[in-house]
Amino acid sequence: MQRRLVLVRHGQSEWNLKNLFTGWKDPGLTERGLAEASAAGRRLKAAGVTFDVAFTSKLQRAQRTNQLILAELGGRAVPVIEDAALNERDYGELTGLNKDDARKTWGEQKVLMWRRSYDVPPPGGESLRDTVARTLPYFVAQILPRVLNGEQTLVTAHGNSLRALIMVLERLTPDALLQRELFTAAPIIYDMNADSTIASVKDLGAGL
Ligand SMILES: O=C(O)[C@@H](CO)OP(=O)(O)O
Repeated sequence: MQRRLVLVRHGQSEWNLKNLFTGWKDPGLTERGLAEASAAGRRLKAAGVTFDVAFTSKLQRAQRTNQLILAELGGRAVPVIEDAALNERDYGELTGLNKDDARKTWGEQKVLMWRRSYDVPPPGGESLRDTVARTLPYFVAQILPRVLNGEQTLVTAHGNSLRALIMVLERLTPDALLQRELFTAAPIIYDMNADSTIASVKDLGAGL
């Protein structure tokens, strides 16, 4: 039985382009982001991937990316399940600030710690640990059982909510996870064993 899980970060958003901390804000995709999402769908199609079910967040950049991927794949309609458990990490008071300006205000090290440490939350926001605590129970209860049951499953979400899942799937230590950057609209295909370990990982890469 094939137990396939595909993770995709949304295409470039308006706020990615402006270099702003985004978190729970809900900007749309740029023209480039739309094109990246369709290109991801075409790469999945070329790789022979099909889906039985798709999960996404409550934020439009992920939802739109998910729609465009499924549209490229064509075929029968795939049920889409949206849940805030897959939303991006909440950036608290940093939300809407320019990332370069934030570095000028607080210094390189502090901003790097807020962005990529495991358990230091940005002021008023979620640490990556908090994000794991939110996304993991949802993944275990709603997504993983379907994958193990043989449903080909797509999850289109966000840089940090997906990093939270990747940490668990790839059994990465928090330190190893910090090195792991996710590119926009780059599908990662996991084929899983029945015991939920990973049989193979294939990164289809980013780009148009
Ligand atoms: O702004 C954000 O919400 C995230 C993802 O784009 O950024 P970062 O890479 O700083 O975690």
